[in-house]
Amino acid sequence: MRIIVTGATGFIGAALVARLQAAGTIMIDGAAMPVSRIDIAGRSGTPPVDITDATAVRALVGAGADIVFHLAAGNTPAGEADPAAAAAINLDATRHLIDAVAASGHPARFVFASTVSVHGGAVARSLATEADAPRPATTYGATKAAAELLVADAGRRGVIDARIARLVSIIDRPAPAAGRDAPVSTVARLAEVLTGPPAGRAAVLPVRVDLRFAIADLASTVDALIYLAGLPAAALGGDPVLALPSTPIRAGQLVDALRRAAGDEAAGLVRIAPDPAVEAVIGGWPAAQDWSRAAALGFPAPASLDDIAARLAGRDLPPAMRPDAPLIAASAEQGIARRRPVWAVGLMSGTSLDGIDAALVETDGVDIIGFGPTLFQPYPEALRADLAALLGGTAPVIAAARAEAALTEAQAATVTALLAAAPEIAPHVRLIGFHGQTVLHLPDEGITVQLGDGARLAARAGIDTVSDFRRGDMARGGEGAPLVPVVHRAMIAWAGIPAPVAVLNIGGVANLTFIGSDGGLLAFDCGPGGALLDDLMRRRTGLTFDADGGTAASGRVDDGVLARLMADPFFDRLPPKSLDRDRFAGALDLVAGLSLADAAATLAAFTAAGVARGLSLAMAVGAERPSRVLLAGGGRRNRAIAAAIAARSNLPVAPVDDAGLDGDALEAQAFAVLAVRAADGLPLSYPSTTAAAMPAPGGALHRAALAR
Ligand SMILES: Nc1ncnc2c1ncn2[C@@H]1O[C@H](COP(=O)(O)OP(=O)(O)OP(=O)(O)O)[C@@H](O)[C@H]1O
Ligand SMILES: CC(=O)N[C@H]1[C@@H]2OC[C@@H](O2)[C@@H](O)[C@@H]1O[C@H](C)C(=O)O
Repeated sequence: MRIIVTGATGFIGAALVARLQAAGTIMIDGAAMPVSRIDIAGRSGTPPVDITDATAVRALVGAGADIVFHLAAGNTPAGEADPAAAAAINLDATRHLIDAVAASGHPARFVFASTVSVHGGAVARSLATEADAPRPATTYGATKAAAELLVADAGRRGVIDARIARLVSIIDRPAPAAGRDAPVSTVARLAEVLTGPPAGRAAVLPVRVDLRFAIADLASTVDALIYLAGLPAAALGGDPVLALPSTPIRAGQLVDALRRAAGDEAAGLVRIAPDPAVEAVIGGWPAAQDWSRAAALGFPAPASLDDIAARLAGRDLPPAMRPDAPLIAASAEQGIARRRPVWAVGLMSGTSLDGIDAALVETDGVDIIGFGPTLFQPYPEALRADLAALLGGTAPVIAAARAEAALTEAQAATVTALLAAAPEIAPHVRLIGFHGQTVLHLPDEGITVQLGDGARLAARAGIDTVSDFRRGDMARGGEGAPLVPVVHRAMIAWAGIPAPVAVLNIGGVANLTFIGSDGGLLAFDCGPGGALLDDLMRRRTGLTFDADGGTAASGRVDDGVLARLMADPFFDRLPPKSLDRDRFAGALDLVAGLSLADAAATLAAFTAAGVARGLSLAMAVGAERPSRVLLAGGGRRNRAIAAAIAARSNLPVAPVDDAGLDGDALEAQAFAVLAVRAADGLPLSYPSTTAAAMPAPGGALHRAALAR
């Protein structure tokens, strides 16, 4: 294999050449091929080759090569200072290379190192996908975007075999050499936070701590470029643009990682002094790049920020001290002092307002020992209507108080009925987990309201009762939801389902839980569940729901309406995040002009599109690709929704019931476990499940009787 590398004396290029030389072979279409010759072009090579000069490039390419890695480029500050020079190196040199390869008559694999900063505009600060139109906010990004078009077009013409890699900020770069002529890159200024202090140098973090951007490490990026060169052309399916694997972080995590890797003293050497110019550049980039396509093609995840920081600090952290990947904390439960398992009742009345699910579970709060009987009791219609009238929060307090009393009495009756049906378990029940009815959920304001009088239920049932589960999390900056994910993990373990796996609950709202192979969790609400469809059916037919999705399955999806619904900024927000039941209530107006069947089909597709988006967001923030998605909640019975999810998600999808769990009672069972956790002071939520600042306790315990 003859390989040409431009930018070979630069930061990435030098590492790439060293890697190719050390390996001596390169995998091409699955076979190891010898690297017989590497020709390099770079500013300081011997001899230096100026690739902005067409003649020099033609001499370099000569009779042709098997692979061209085109890495030479200016950086962002250089582009702002001298746009003409940026165009010469980023654009003209690319054109010369394409022309020279075309002239050689041998369509080399042409790996072009592009950048996430081709994005900007609407996707600045949110998640960018390969499908988003480039809207660069810098000359560097603009010249790279233009070069991408030239490379792709040459690929289309067949004169090169085009492969375009979008790279992010490679954070493990050494400090720039003193006295160098080019402006210091924006990323090098960020990297100094990790490299300076361990060596005793003071460093400045030039941006605010909550600014988000994506990072990767040098080794994984070099490996990714080599892997991309070796993929069969067909693997890219005619679209040469690929977002490389990356990890989205907040700038402050650089300092956190430094502290864990090098200690408080090193972290004390960092001064946070936001520089508007640097903030403007990074703030114009997307906060994250969707690399699910790369993941599906087998590209591995980059090193975690903690591993990078530890390596730069000159030591590797012992496994026990290693916090998990930046966002997805393992939320481990080793070392927890177990209590004796108890039987608990869980009560869930979800956002769909259909009624009360009750379940018996034997658990120590960490593991599930076994499941007992379950029971569903629909709300009486009058109570349902009273609760529905409270949604939105504008009804008088007296109405809320009366509804709360009524729903508590109804749930007490459900407990009585459940225990009557399980006489052998009833005497052993120690606790009730009483979720109550969510009537308002405003995470941005730190407000969530679950109606349910725990004191009254404890007194009625004669069993200690935990209620008010969500405010402990919100008090610690969390979204207040979802809370079930930690129990999803226990259920998966109980059922012997191998991780990585995802659980999708389709209730009134839909929420996703990702359980990694190390037990790490990522969870969030991903969009509407069945509540919109229920509301549509009530409005138009008087029926309470679309049984088995029959109406939705008979209609046609209005793609225009669906696109407008999916344009909601919620779908670009990175997880964790949560939703109010009526967050997308405007959808009912948007489908008002459609026939009942088409409106139902479009709302079912909306639920599925939210799930698909959630799956790609999760991959983008580093969740492992689940081996399958297990469906829970009443909405799994809607076959229009289930089929659309299977069609859009590219993953095997199955009801949790197939894996031995109970998709109807699952949330009620979860609140039995959460009650035991609450009573024992175990966390209900984690930074990676609700964005709480720390693993958070929650729940209020109401005693049934005085302590003896
Ligand atoms: N047979 C069915 N066919 C279609 N949809 C169904 C069926 N049974 C239930 N659903 C839908 O499932 C949803 C309710 O599911 P579930 O009871 O799990 O939600 P919830 O617990 O009330 O809500 P959440 O999980 O958001 O708190 C409703 O939208 C309902 O219409
Ligand atoms: C505020 C609220 O009640 N949220 C519910 C709702 O319904 C589904 C989804 O949105 C989930 O986030 C949550 O419920 C489940 C039980 C949870 O907390 O895990």
